[in-house]
Amino acid sequence: MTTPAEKDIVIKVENLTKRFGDFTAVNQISFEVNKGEIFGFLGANGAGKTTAMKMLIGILNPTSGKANVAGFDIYNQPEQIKRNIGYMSQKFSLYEDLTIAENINFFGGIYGLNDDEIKFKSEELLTKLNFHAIKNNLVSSLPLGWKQKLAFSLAIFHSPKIVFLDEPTSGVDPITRRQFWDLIYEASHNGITVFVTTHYMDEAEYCNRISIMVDGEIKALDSPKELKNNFQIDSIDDIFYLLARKAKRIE
Ligand SMILES: Nc1ncnc2c1ncn2[C@@H]1O[C@H](COP(=O)(O)OP(=O)(O)OP(=O)(O)O)[C@@H](O)[C@H]1O
Repeated sequence: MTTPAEKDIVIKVENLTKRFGDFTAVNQISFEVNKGEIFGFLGANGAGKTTAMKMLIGILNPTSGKANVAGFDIYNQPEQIKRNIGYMSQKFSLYEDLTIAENINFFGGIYGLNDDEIKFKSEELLTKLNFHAIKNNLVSSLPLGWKQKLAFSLAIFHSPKIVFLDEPTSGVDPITRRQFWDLIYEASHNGITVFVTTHYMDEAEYCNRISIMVDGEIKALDSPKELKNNFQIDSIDDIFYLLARKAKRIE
Protein backbone atom coordinates (compact mmCIF):
# COMPACT_ATOMS: atom_id res chain seq x y z
CA MET A 1 0.00 0.00 0.00
CA THR A 2 1.21 3.51 -0.80
CA THR A 3 1.35 5.93 2.11
CA PRO A 4 0.30 9.56 1.48
CA ALA A 5 3.93 10.65 1.84
CA GLU A 6 5.05 8.21 -0.85
CA LYS A 7 2.33 9.42 -3.20
CA ASP A 8 3.80 12.90 -3.13
CA ILE A 9 7.24 11.72 -4.22
CA VAL A 10 7.52 12.17 -7.99
CA ILE A 11 11.21 11.37 -8.43
CA LYS A 12 12.92 8.68 -6.39
CA VAL A 13 16.55 7.91 -7.14
CA GLU A 14 18.61 5.22 -5.40
CA ASN A 15 22.32 4.68 -5.97
CA LEU A 16 22.03 5.70 -9.60
CA THR A 17 25.34 5.24 -11.41
CA LYS A 18 26.62 5.77 -14.94
CA ARG A 19 30.01 4.62 -16.16
CA PHE A 20 31.50 5.34 -19.54
CA GLY A 21 34.19 2.64 -19.81
CA ASP A 22 36.40 3.07 -16.74
CA PHE A 23 35.11 6.56 -16.02
CA THR A 24 32.28 6.97 -13.50
CA ALA A 25 30.32 10.06 -14.58
CA VAL A 26 27.56 9.64 -11.98
CA ASN A 27 28.42 7.77 -8.81
CA GLN A 28 25.66 6.26 -6.64
CA ILE A 29 23.44 9.31 -6.32
CA SER A 30 20.27 9.07 -4.21
CA PHE A 31 17.52 11.64 -3.62
CA GLU A 32 13.79 12.23 -3.72
CA VAL A 33 11.79 15.11 -5.18
CA ASN A 34 8.28 15.99 -4.02
CA LYS A 35 5.27 16.99 -6.10
CA GLY A 36 5.28 20.69 -6.95
CA GLU A 37 8.78 21.18 -5.61
CA ILE A 38 11.37 23.32 -7.38
CA PHE A 39 14.49 21.18 -7.13
CA GLY A 40 17.79 22.78 -8.13
CA PHE A 41 20.45 20.42 -9.44
CA LEU A 42 23.78 22.22 -9.16
CA GLY A 43 27.31 21.22 -9.99
CA ALA A 44 30.41 22.55 -11.69
CA ASN A 45 31.02 21.83 -15.37
CA GLY A 46 31.47 18.11 -15.84
CA ALA A 47 30.04 17.19 -12.42
CA GLY A 48 27.55 14.81 -14.06
CA LYS A 49 24.30 16.80 -14.04
CA THR A 50 23.38 16.30 -17.69
CA THR A 51 24.25 12.60 -17.53
CA ALA A 52 22.03 12.17 -14.47
CA MET A 53 19.20 14.12 -16.09
CA LYS A 54 19.43 12.04 -19.29
CA MET A 55 18.98 8.89 -17.23
CA LEU A 56 15.96 10.37 -15.45
CA ILE A 57 14.21 11.35 -18.67
CA GLY A 58 14.70 7.89 -20.13
CA ILE A 59 17.20 8.60 -22.90
CA LEU A 60 20.35 7.10 -21.33
CA ASN A 61 20.62 3.67 -19.72
CA PRO A 62 22.13 3.65 -16.22
CA THR A 63 24.95 1.28 -15.35
CA SER A 64 23.33 0.46 -12.00
CA GLY A 65 20.96 1.78 -9.37
CA LYS A 66 17.25 2.54 -9.45
CA ALA A 67 15.02 5.47 -10.32
CA ASN A 68 11.31 6.06 -10.55
CA VAL A 69 10.11 9.18 -12.37
CA ALA A 70 6.48 10.33 -12.41
CA GLY A 71 5.52 6.86 -11.16
CA PHE A 72 7.45 4.94 -13.82
CA ASP A 73 10.60 2.88 -13.76
CA ILE A 74 13.46 4.29 -15.85
CA TYR A 75 14.58 0.85 -17.08
CA ASN A 76 11.23 -0.62 -18.09
CA GLN A 77 8.95 2.35 -18.73
CA PRO A 78 10.96 5.09 -20.49
CA GLU A 79 8.16 5.77 -22.99
CA GLN A 80 5.62 6.41 -20.22
CA ILE A 81 8.15 8.74 -18.57
CA LYS A 82 8.54 10.72 -21.79
CA ARG A 83 4.77 11.16 -22.04
CA ASN A 84 4.55 12.49 -18.48
CA ILE A 85 7.39 14.96 -18.45
CA GLY A 86 8.44 18.14 -20.20
CA TYR A 87 12.02 18.95 -21.12
CA MET A 88 13.82 22.13 -22.03
CA SER A 89 17.53 22.35 -22.65
CA GLN A 90 19.88 25.24 -23.19
CA LYS A 91 19.63 24.57 -26.92
CA PHE A 92 15.86 24.50 -26.73
CA SER A 93 13.83 22.78 -29.34
CA LEU A 94 11.94 25.66 -30.96
CA TYR A 95 11.77 25.81 -34.74
CA GLU A 96 13.44 29.09 -35.62
CA ASP A 97 12.02 29.21 -39.14
CA LEU A 98 8.42 28.81 -37.96
CA THR A 99 6.30 31.53 -36.39
CA ILE A 100 5.31 31.55 -32.71
CA ALA A 101 1.80 30.32 -33.62
CA GLU A 102 3.19 27.58 -35.86
CA ASN A 103 5.52 26.38 -33.11
CA ILE A 104 2.61 26.22 -30.66
CA ASN A 105 0.49 24.21 -33.12
CA PHE A 106 3.38 21.93 -33.93
CA PHE A 107 4.16 21.08 -30.29
CA GLY A 108 0.47 20.68 -29.45
CA GLY A 109 0.27 18.10 -32.25
CA ILE A 110 3.38 16.26 -31.09
CA TYR A 111 1.95 16.04 -27.59
CA GLY A 112 -1.22 14.51 -29.04
CA LEU A 113 -3.62 17.31 -28.05
CA ASN A 114 -6.73 17.70 -30.22
CA ASP A 115 -7.49 20.85 -32.25
CA ASP A 116 -9.83 22.34 -29.63
CA GLU A 117 -7.32 21.80 -26.85
CA ILE A 118 -4.54 23.33 -28.94
CA LYS A 119 -6.71 26.36 -29.76
CA PHE A 120 -7.70 26.93 -26.15
CA LYS A 121 -4.23 26.45 -24.70
CA SER A 122 -2.67 28.48 -27.46
CA GLU A 123 -4.87 31.51 -26.63
CA GLU A 124 -4.00 31.07 -22.96
CA LEU A 125 -0.27 30.95 -23.72
CA LEU A 126 -0.29 33.94 -26.08
CA THR A 127 -2.14 35.98 -23.44
CA LYS A 128 0.18 34.92 -20.62
CA LEU A 129 3.31 35.81 -22.58
CA ASN A 130 1.71 38.88 -24.14
CA PHE A 131 2.54 37.46 -27.58
CA HIS A 132 -0.79 38.02 -29.38
CA ALA A 133 0.46 40.92 -31.50
CA ILE A 134 3.59 39.03 -32.56
CA LYS A 135 2.21 35.53 -32.93
CA ASN A 136 2.93 35.54 -36.68
CA ASN A 137 6.55 36.61 -36.22
CA LEU A 138 9.30 34.09 -36.88
CA VAL A 139 10.85 32.69 -33.72
CA SER A 140 14.29 33.55 -35.15
CA SER A 141 13.39 37.24 -34.82
CA LEU A 142 12.74 37.06 -31.05
CA PRO A 143 15.18 38.10 -28.32
CA LEU A 144 16.75 35.13 -26.49
CA GLY A 145 14.80 35.77 -23.28
CA TRP A 146 11.47 35.63 -25.16
CA LYS A 147 12.49 32.40 -26.86
CA GLN A 148 13.31 30.92 -23.46
CA LYS A 149 9.88 31.84 -22.12
CA LEU A 150 8.18 30.35 -25.19
CA ALA A 151 10.31 27.19 -24.96
CA PHE A 152 9.41 26.77 -21.29
CA SER A 153 5.70 27.35 -21.95
CA LEU A 154 5.81 24.70 -24.67
CA ALA A 155 7.72 22.28 -22.42
CA ILE A 156 4.69 22.38 -20.08
CA PHE A 157 2.03 22.78 -22.81
CA HIS A 158 0.73 19.23 -22.20
CA SER A 159 0.57 19.75 -18.39
CA PRO A 160 3.30 17.23 -17.55
CA LYS A 161 3.88 16.00 -13.99
CA ILE A 162 7.50 17.10 -14.06
CA VAL A 163 9.46 19.53 -16.17
CA PHE A 164 13.22 19.09 -16.54
CA LEU A 165 15.14 22.27 -17.30
CA ASP A 166 18.82 22.08 -18.27
CA GLU A 167 20.31 25.54 -17.80
CA PRO A 168 17.18 27.18 -19.16
CA THR A 169 18.24 30.80 -18.64
CA SER A 170 21.78 30.73 -19.99
CA GLY A 171 22.94 33.96 -21.51
CA VAL A 172 20.24 36.44 -20.50
CA ASP A 173 20.25 39.34 -18.06
CA PRO A 174 19.11 39.05 -14.42
CA ILE A 175 15.78 40.84 -15.03
CA THR A 176 14.82 38.51 -17.86
CA ARG A 177 15.89 35.55 -15.72
CA ARG A 178 13.69 36.80 -12.90
CA GLN A 179 10.72 36.99 -15.29
CA PHE A 180 11.47 33.45 -16.43
CA TRP A 181 11.40 32.35 -12.79
CA ASP A 182 7.92 33.81 -12.40
CA LEU A 183 6.81 31.23 -14.98
CA ILE A 184 8.59 28.50 -13.01
CA TYR A 185 6.84 29.55 -9.78
CA GLU A 186 3.49 29.52 -11.54
CA ALA A 187 4.08 26.02 -12.91
CA SER A 188 5.12 24.81 -9.47
CA HIS A 189 2.04 26.46 -7.95
CA ASN A 190 -0.05 24.48 -10.44
CA GLY A 191 1.47 21.23 -9.17
CA ILE A 192 4.15 20.74 -11.83
CA THR A 193 7.42 19.60 -10.29
CA VAL A 194 10.42 21.52 -11.56
CA PHE A 195 13.86 19.90 -11.81
CA VAL A 196 16.34 22.55 -12.86
CA THR A 197 20.08 22.76 -13.43
CA THR A 198 21.69 26.17 -13.31
CA HIS A 199 25.02 27.89 -12.96
CA TYR A 200 23.45 31.00 -11.51
CA MET A 201 23.57 31.05 -7.74
CA ASP A 202 20.82 33.65 -7.41
CA GLU A 203 18.56 31.11 -9.14
CA ALA A 204 19.63 28.43 -6.66
CA GLU A 205 18.20 30.66 -3.94
CA TYR A 206 14.79 30.52 -5.66
CA CYS A 207 14.62 26.71 -5.37
CA ASN A 208 12.82 24.89 -2.54
CA ARG A 209 15.78 22.51 -2.24
CA ILE A 210 19.09 22.21 -4.01
CA SER A 211 21.61 19.46 -4.43
CA ILE A 212 25.26 20.17 -5.15
CA MET A 213 27.13 17.61 -7.22
CA VAL A 214 30.91 17.27 -7.30
CA ASP A 215 32.75 14.69 -9.42
CA GLY A 216 29.63 12.59 -9.95
CA GLU A 217 28.52 12.57 -6.31
CA ILE A 218 25.94 14.60 -4.41
CA LYS A 219 27.87 16.42 -1.69
CA ALA A 220 25.05 18.50 -0.21
CA LEU A 221 21.26 18.49 -0.44
CA ASP A 222 18.84 20.70 1.46
CA SER A 223 16.86 23.92 1.33
CA PRO A 224 19.01 27.03 0.75
CA LYS A 225 18.24 28.11 4.32
CA GLU A 226 19.27 24.78 5.87
CA LEU A 227 22.41 24.59 3.76
CA LYS A 228 23.46 27.99 5.03
CA ASN A 229 22.71 26.88 8.60
CA ASN A 230 24.58 23.61 8.25
CA PHE A 231 27.65 25.12 6.62
CA GLN A 232 27.49 28.27 8.73
CA ILE A 233 28.01 30.20 5.52
CA ASP A 234 25.60 32.91 4.50
CA SER A 235 25.81 32.53 0.74
CA ILE A 236 24.97 29.62 -1.57
CA ASP A 237 27.65 30.92 -3.91
CA ASP A 238 30.30 30.46 -1.18
CA ILE A 239 28.98 27.01 -0.20
CA PHE A 240 29.06 25.97 -3.86
CA TYR A 241 32.61 27.29 -4.22
CA LEU A 242 33.73 25.50 -1.03
CA LEU A 243 32.45 22.16 -2.37
CA ALA A 244 33.26 22.62 -6.04
CA ARG A 245 36.86 23.69 -5.51
CA LYS A 246 37.54 20.18 -4.17
CA ALA A 247 36.58 18.79 -7.57
CA LYS A 248 39.23 16.73 -9.33
CA ARG A 249 37.43 16.86 -12.65
CA ILE A 250 38.24 19.96 -14.62
CA GLU A 251 36.22 20.33 -17.83
N1 LIG B 1 29.09 9.75 -23.73
C1 LIG B 1 30.11 9.99 -22.92
N2 LIG B 1 31.25 9.29 -23.00
C2 LIG B 1 32.28 9.53 -22.15
N3 LIG B 1 32.26 10.47 -21.18
C3 LIG B 1 31.16 11.22 -21.08
C4 LIG B 1 30.02 11.04 -21.93
N4 LIG B 1 29.06 11.93 -21.55
C5 LIG B 1 29.58 12.63 -20.54
N5 LIG B 1 30.82 12.21 -20.25
C6 LIG B 1 31.70 12.73 -19.19
O1 LIG B 1 31.00 12.63 -17.96
C7 LIG B 1 31.28 13.76 -17.13
C8 LIG B 1 29.97 14.41 -16.75
O2 LIG B 1 29.42 15.09 -17.88
P1 LIG B 1 28.04 15.88 -17.82
O3 LIG B 1 27.80 16.43 -19.19
O4 LIG B 1 27.02 15.00 -17.23
O5 LIG B 1 28.40 17.03 -16.80
P2 LIG B 1 27.57 18.32 -16.41
O6 LIG B 1 27.60 18.37 -14.93
O7 LIG B 1 26.26 18.30 -17.08
O8 LIG B 1 28.48 19.47 -16.99
P3 LIG B 1 28.07 20.79 -17.82
O9 LIG B 1 27.61 21.76 -16.79
O10 LIG B 1 29.39 21.18 -18.43
O11 LIG B 1 27.04 20.41 -18.82
C9 LIG B 1 32.20 14.67 -17.92
O12 LIG B 1 33.53 14.40 -17.51
C10 LIG B 1 31.99 14.22 -19.35
O13 LIG B 1 33.16 14.43 -20.13
